Amino acid sequence: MSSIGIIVNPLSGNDRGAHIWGEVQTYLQTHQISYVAKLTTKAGEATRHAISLIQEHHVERIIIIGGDGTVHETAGGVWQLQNSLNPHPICSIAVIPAGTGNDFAKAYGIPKHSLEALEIALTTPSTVQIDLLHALPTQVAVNSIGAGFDGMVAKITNEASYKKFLNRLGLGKLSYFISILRVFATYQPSTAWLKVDGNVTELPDMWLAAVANIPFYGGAIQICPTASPTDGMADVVVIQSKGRIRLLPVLFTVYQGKHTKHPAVSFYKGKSISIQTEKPLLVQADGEFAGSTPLQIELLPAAITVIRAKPTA
Ligand SMILES: Nc1ncnc2c1ncn2[C@@H]1O[C@H](COP(=O)(O)OP(=O)(O)OP(=O)(O)O)[C@@H](O)[C@H]1O
Repeated sequence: MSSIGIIVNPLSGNDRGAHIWGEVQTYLQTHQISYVAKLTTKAGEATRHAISLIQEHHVERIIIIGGDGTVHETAGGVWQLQNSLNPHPICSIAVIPAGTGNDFAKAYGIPKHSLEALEIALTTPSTVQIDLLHALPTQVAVNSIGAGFDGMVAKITNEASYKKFLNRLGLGKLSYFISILRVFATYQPSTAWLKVDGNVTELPDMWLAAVANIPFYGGAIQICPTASPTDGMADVVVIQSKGRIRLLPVLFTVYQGKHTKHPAVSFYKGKSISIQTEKPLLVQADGEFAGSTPLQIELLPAAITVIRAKPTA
């Protein structure tokens, strides 16, 4: 088996990461599987851990125990090295989901049960090279980057005390739903200009513009049902509405991905996307706060390798 690095965010999912790490450690020691593990102690550290695991410990796979934020940071480190002047051998990533939303794990068929997820990470039933969303100048995202409503939802959820409380009850995904209702009550839409592969569209009354690499975010919200991390294209979903009340039906259908025919919703596909707005809007990248607009995103095709469950079809 290739050499194994492990990155653990012990605080993910309100300390679920630490609990799962205990189980994983016991399993690895019992089965005499060697590894190098690094635990995060602050935001941003998973990127540095990934770089160190590859450069200094020459690992060929990194198993992430954490949520989408930790996957985001780790993928950033792996991508940086693969794009450096002296590129390193391919290092694949696998996840044992320990966060709130765990959209990345869901996209690649990884089960919630930590030892089942570990088995996939160790045995590699299948791998896939996935596209990345490169938000210039330095960020890469694995799942999605969004501006406006969802930027605000990500910020409020990550700061909310109910996220911790609901995580403790195993109801973490509900925290995104509560935040959506909170932001819905106060959000003020604005005009934006979306450029997709050179074509500019003016978007009055824009609530949300999300660039998606996988179909869902926030745990269960099927924001962009046609998005695929292997098609070499980024999908963009835009929601516009003059009034709050008219937006309600969209919010109610978006969980099932049934909002796609609603006149307030439009979709685009492309490789180079920019979003300009009349006033700076909050931006989320893989559910973490990532600054504000303007945004310039380039699609990086087949940029990193992910260990996934055996595809069913
Ligand atoms: N020890 C730490 N202390 C504080 N923040 C940390 C620490 N380790 C990691 N982080 C930050 O926490 C963020 C969120 O982590 P992560 O996504 O793993 O868990 P989560 O927020 O519970 O899950 P989700 O993203 O699915 O909601 C990461 O982006 C990272 O920057």
